Amino acid sequence: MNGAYSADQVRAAERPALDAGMGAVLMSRAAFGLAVAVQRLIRQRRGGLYGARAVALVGKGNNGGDGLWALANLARRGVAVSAVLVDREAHAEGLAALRAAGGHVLSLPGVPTGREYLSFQDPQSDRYSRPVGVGEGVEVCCRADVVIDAILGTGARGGLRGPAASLVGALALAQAGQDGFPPVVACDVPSGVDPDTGEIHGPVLYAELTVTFAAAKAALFLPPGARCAGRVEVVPIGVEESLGEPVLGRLDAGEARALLPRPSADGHKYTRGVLGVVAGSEEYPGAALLACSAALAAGAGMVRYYGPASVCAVINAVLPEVVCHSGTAVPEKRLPGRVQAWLLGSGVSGDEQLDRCRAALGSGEPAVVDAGALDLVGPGTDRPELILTPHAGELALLLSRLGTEWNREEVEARSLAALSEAVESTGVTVLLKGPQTLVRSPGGLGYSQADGTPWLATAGSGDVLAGVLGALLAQAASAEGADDDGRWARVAALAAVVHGRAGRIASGEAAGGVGRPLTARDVAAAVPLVWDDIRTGR
Ligand SMILES: NC(=O)C1=CN([C@@H]2O[C@H](COP(=O)(O)OP(=O)(O)OC[C@H]3O[C@@H](n4cnc5c(N)ncnc54)[C@H](O)[C@@H]3O)[C@@H](O)[C@H]2O)[C@@H](O)CC1
Ligand SMILES: Nc1ncnc2c1ncn2[C@@H]1O[C@H](COP(=O)(O)OP(=O)(O)O)[C@@H](O)[C@H]1O
Ligand SMILES: [K+]
Repeated sequence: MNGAYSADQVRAAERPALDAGMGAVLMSRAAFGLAVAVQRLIRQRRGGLYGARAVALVGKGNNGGDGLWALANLARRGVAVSAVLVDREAHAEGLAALRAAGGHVLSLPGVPTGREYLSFQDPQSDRYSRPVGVGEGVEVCCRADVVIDAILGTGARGGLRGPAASLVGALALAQAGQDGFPPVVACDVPSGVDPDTGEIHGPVLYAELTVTFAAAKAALFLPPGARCAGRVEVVPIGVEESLGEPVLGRLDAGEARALLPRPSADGHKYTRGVLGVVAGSEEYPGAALLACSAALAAGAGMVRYYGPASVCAVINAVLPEVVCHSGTAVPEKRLPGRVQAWLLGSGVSGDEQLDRCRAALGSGEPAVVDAGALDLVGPGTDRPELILTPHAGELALLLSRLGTEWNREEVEARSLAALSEAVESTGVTVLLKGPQTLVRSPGGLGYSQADGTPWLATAGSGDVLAGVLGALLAQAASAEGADDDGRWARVAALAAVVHGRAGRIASGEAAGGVGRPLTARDVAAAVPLVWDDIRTGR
């Protein structure tokens, strides 16, 4: 499992090695991995290491220690290196190693220069260790080929403060405004991001690469922090076996391939899963069409559509495969025809469609609850087989209706907290849409998937996701066995993989392209290709 871990879990895994006096060994492995990744980045940009410049922003703890040792390693390979100390203390052995390798030490105002560690043994310390203002600190970074962010790691509590906040605030402005700002490599996690929640407090630099140790930290899987992390590279340091279960999972290509449903040799349309769809309305017929197309594309054995006669006509003109039912729903009665799962709510409007959604919800089968049907789920519903698919704005409305005021910005800033509150209050599974798709169910593991492309942020894309999830849910519900706590979250995560990969196929990125606009219909059309695309395990 490609998973992410809390700071406490990583600390607990490191504990036996630290108790055995192996702290320096762990740090040397981490720093070596960081230095190798930085060397690779410099080579890609300049061809060689000699004459390149690297700067590390260095905090007082072991994260700063990793940065100092990595600089020492780079200095021995011909890179001109400087550390900018941003706190009252610095990792003494790391600082000594950096100086021994010929590195410069600069300190922000109010921060000791580190000479007290060195002066008695280093006659040239005045030349190599000196104070700098924030302005000069920014200049030094702008002239570098790479900036290593080693201020705070898993020991971080809250946002950057004092001199560190001043420098990173100024650097963040330079990064936002300047094309040639050097790439930033974050050591373990971007400083200023909470390692467990991904929340950002105060200024933060956007990394091109985060080199993280032992395992990904939860923040690297969680918005908004994950957006600051760039590409994530995990460097093993020898404690991985003690990590246990991750707090967040991420289905990789191999796992997704194993989970994608395939028909058995003796299967028929009913064993492959029948999906009932209550979506669209006279006002929004397109949502029904997109949801049904995506459900068929994702392998449902049959799709039954329930809605107004005019929408049935639109659907059958394009999708003759769909079995349409236009009769009105009788309150407290089942809708006609057997289904194994439901997709409810995408583009619904008006009482008739909501009555159909209510009847479907009352039937007890698993259901995707999207858009207009989200209002039908209340506190204490206690049905993990219902999968809600809100985006941040819809989740804010849902939480406010459940009793705590949230707005869209707050959900985006504290997505894990918002998701957890919704799951705990309702007792159902929730899939939160966005650049990262987060999933949690009342029991079992949560997931964070990042398989898509920003081109997916287009009208109707959510209807396609709902259709894919509905089809996978119907197929999972009709499959035998697999009756464990984690199945609903897993099927939701799988839908995010299929939707994301279909987006990358439709945008041309899966074939190595730089990306191009797509429509929701393109995404639905690409869904079957995911079964081929994923077979290579990329
Ligand atoms: N413990 C180990 O064995 C290893 C630790 N490693 C590195 O060590 C890091 C963790 O080191 P530490 O536990 O020393 O913690 P950090 O280096 O993340 O933070 C150092 C200290 O800064 C202070 N601090 C916290 N939040 C602050 C804030 N907002 N503003 C200012 N100061 C703040 C705290 O006192 C904290 O202990 C990891 O992220 C990783 O980079 C690696 O070297 C691998 C081995
Ligand atoms: N920046 C992004 N990167 C990757 N995927 C995204 C991004 N923005 C949105 N998405 C995905 O696109 C879909 C948009 O769904 P939604 O907001 O419901 O749109 P609509 O209501 O128009 O159908 C979701 O699956 C979401 O995860
Ligand atoms: K860091």
